[in-house]
Amino acid sequence: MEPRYKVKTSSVQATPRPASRTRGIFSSKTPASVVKPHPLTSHDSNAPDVPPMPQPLSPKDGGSSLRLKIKSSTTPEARSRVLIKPHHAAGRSHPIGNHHSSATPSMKLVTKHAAKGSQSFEDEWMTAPIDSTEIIPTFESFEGDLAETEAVQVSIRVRPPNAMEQRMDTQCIWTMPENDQHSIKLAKGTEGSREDRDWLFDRILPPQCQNSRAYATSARTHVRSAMEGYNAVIFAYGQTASGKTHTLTGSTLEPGIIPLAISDLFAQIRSTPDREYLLRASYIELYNETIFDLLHPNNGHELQLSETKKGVIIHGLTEAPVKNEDEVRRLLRSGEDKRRVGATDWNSRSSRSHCVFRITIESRARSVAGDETPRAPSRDDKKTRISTLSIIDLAGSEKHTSSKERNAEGKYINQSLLTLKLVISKLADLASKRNVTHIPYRDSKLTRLLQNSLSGDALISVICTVSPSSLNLAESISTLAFAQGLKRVVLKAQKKEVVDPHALIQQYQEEIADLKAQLRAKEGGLAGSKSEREKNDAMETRLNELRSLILTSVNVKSSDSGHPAAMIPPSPAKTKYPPLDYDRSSAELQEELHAEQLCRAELEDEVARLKAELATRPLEPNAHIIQLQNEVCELKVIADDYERHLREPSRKVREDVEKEYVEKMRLLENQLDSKRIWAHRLDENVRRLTAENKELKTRHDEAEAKVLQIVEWINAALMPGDQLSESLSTASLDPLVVPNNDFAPATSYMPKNTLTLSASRMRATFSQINLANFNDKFGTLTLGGKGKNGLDQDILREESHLDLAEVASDDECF
Ligand SMILES: Nc1ncnc2c1ncn2[C@@H]1O[C@H](COP(=O)(O)OP(=O)(O)OP(=O)(O)O)[C@@H](O)[C@H]1O
Repeated sequence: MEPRYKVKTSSVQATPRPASRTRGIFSSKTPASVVKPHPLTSHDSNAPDVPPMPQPLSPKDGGSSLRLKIKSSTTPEARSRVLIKPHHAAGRSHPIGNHHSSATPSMKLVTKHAAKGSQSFEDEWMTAPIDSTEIIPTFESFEGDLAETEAVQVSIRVRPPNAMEQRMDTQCIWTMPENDQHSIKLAKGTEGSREDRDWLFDRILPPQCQNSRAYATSARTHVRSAMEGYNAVIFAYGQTASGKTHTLTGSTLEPGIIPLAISDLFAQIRSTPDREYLLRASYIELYNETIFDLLHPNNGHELQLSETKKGVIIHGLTEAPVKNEDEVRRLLRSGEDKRRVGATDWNSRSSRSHCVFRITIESRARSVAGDETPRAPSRDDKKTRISTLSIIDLAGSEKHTSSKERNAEGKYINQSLLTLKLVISKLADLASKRNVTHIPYRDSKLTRLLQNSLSGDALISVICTVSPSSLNLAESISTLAFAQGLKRVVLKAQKKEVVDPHALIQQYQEEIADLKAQLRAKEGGLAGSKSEREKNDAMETRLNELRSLILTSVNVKSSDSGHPAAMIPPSPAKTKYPPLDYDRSSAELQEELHAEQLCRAELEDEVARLKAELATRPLEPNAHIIQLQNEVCELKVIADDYERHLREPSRKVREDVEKEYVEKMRLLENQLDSKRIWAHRLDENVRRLTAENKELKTRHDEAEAKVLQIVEWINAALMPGDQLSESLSTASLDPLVVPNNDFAPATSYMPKNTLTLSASRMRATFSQINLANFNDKFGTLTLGGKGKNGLDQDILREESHLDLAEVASDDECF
């Protein structure tokens, strides 16, 4: 969506700049003496320097050197808020490929204001569909994108939650307003940070965004600029497992920026008939501060860096000339296989090294078939554009891992990333005109590799990847801070278009011309000796090989691998310049041209007729549609109203029922509690009464036995005197054992003689009393008496009875 706020297009000025003498680390070095192209050619980057451009390029002389000037008084923060967007001027007449006349970039400065009423993604952040028109990049949309800018283009990509985060059901901590693709903010209430600012970048890529969209928004312009002669660097930065490799390499189903860029490069060649190209690929890995050549036939081939006046260069780097997409992909795959990846605590396939994939692009003007006007080669025809496109997958910063080896690697990774951060911060300070004495490029190989580009030699696009989870909050904020620093770095990239006799494409062309001349000279003569024939064959083979390396719109075929990027529709330029058969005569071509012109005239008539018909069409149907639309709107309002009213009573009933239910529940819970207390007390009483009953029963049995004994004892005592001594001597009266008993004698155990004495006393006593009274007395004794604890049993019973009555009275209130 176009940002609504556009300001001051008038501030865009064309400012010619002098040619830069700085050379990209990988760039513009062509071997001084390359005789044979080999699929894997090793070039020494110490070849002579590219001569400076004779004149500064300006829009006037056809160069695309329009500069976007930001006033020096502008603060770094304000600079970082200035976003640069390609502006597709309507009604452009130049075709793609007509670079000399049309490459002047057309740009608008847009400034970012906080979007009012912006909606946050909230729940839709994982599921919202993306605009399908953005999936496949179209060539129309490339037009006018090329530009030099002074700012690094920075995009933030938030990856979708991974399996672990999904299991933990964590919410995305970032809000990305749907109507503003430039701002990202920490969601309100995120724990662990008080960060409340709107982070502003060139592009925010939300979790549901696909790689094709990431390419279209964050890499395509840079790839195209590389084809136009600018050095371009695209790199991904972010903590481990945040999606850098996914963004750059991708998968078979979702190819990343590297495969999409390769397709785009070749598609661009196919649609540019007026230039010829030579492409070379290289692939290096920086592992534990050692640089390895991933395209070298020997595994683990180390490379050395050296610093010259012209910049940092790599010695002996393998640069493989490539003829088509499939060849580049094969090279990439073989390099990928050698790349060091390992399982860490966070990523099962974590990149353990920084990797740089680079394509060197040389191109020259070429006469288009059909252009029959003979003309002397101009100075422009001899100019070669030399540029590089570097795509860098940085290893991710990481915490301590459980593996010793991973920790050692992690130390190097973190150290190099720290240096990168420091360098960026110094460069940002420099851009803000602060006093910077030293930029620590030399502190790590990574910054040495990037030195030429970071010091302004290249257009840079950085994709910073962040996790959506609060578990990685600190790392994500650190990534955003790094990205903000990047926005303050100022670049000075220049288009490199030079007359360079050492350019490989120039050397190849010269060799082709030489071989052609030699073969033509031999055409008329006899076959000659066998060795001569063999020599001729070798020359022809070499000629064909060289021809196949010089890529043109005619000999570059689209990939047959079925890659999604190969499905990019042919550009209008391609349709305009279909592949030509150079052997056709000019008469034939003129005839065809005439037929085409007739056909075109007919079509133009048809278009004019249809336009006229359209203009005369009555407008009633439109009025009718508008009326129907109004009716639909009214009905919708009525329906909404009905729905609201219908919903209202049911809500009230529900609230009442809920209230009643809650009240009832509370009452029942109270009753249940009281019942529980009652049951508990009842239990206790039952237990106590059971124990008492048991004790009473024992006492009752004992008392009964004693009563029997006493009766026996009394009977014996009441016997006549003559029978008494016999009876007493024979009777086996047990001594009375009545401890603490009412009717017991003074002592518990009475010996027989004591009993005898007592018997005589009893006889005297009982002779005077009424036996019936005695029995009554015994009855009372049996029922009454003191309990074990000195308590009156009847009283006890009464008390128990009271307890129960008390509980029962409690219960009555239920
Ligand atoms: N945008 C995305 N869409 C879908 N899956 C993603 C996305 N980003 C990352 N992933 C998945 O998350 C996992 C980790 O991603 P990736 O390997 O790209 O991380 P990385 O930043 O390169 O990690 P490291 O620095 O450890 O190499 C992979 O399984 C990848 O497929």
